[in-house]
Amino acid sequence: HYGAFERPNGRMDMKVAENGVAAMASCYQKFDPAAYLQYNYTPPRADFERKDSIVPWKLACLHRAFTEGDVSGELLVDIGSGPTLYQVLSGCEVFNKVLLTDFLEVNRQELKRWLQAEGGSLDWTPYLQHVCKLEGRREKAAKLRQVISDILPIDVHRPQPLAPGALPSAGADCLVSCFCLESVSPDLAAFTRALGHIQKLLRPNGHLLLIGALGESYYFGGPGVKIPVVPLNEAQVCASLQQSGFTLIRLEVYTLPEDMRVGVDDVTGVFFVKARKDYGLA
Ligand SMILES: Nc1ncnc2c1ncn2[C@@H]1O[C@@H](CSCCNC[C@@H]2Cc3ccc([N+](=O)[O-])cc3CN2)[C@@H](O)[C@H]1O
Repeated sequence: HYGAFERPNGRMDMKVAENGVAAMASCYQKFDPAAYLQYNYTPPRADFERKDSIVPWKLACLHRAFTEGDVSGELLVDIGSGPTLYQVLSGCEVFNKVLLTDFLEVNRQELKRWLQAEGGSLDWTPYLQHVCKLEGRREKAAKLRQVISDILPIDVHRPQPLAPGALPSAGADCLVSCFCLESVSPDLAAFTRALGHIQKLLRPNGHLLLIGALGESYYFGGPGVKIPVVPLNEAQVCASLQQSGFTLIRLEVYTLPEDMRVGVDDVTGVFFVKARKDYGLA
């Protein structure tokens, strides 16, 4: 009789899972933040003059989610920030403290350079101006630099993705995560496990704002740096959220027009999820 983890296939499953995650980590050693920003955060995907451009759609989803009255608290944590800041442009007006996180030092450095007003690979001004217009504000950079209190290493495949003590014992009041989980998980099971790991970073009844790719099987993280992605559909996203202790509040989907398919990935759509950590469940 084997115990729970002595079964050969049980050990085999865990071994395969670890190998898949390790293989993914080695892909990321070649990630090139500047190239990645060029591929995804410049026109046409980031064209503020176009109603159907992807970035304005994402910013509108985040603006609505942060300002419709149910999201509040002290601490907002961005999971897998990459080299981008757009995820927290609306949230920085709602929370006193924002933590950015990423797996790679090169991305954390890219974010630090912007925070210390040392420039960076991309000019975020059009993004700040766009969100200021949505909010009827005139200024955002100073607020952003004031509330972003740290940029921490993270690994969503660990049961404890952040270093001990990184969060208050009650957890974060809100999590945001954009295009991270599906592009760091070798398969759907790993994606669901990672969702479960970040769910534990959240206080009960806290919110998760999750943006991700639908139907994506790879993307380029730099010239010739092809990174595998677990292709997801809406039903899988909803099932994974439910399995990892979230209650879905809203799901919105954007389908890429032809001219947004620029060869840097095979994304067919983008999902936006607003969810809540299940009421009082363990
Ligand atoms: N184990 C880990 N834990 C946490 N973060 C990790 C881990 N491993 C890597 N990371 C970290 O996660 C990564 C986040 S960037 C992942 C890129 N996601 C796919 C890309 C993005 C994108 C953007 C925009 C649009 N669009 O249509 O507009 C489409 C797409 C689809 N392609 C990267 O920062 C890495 O450093």
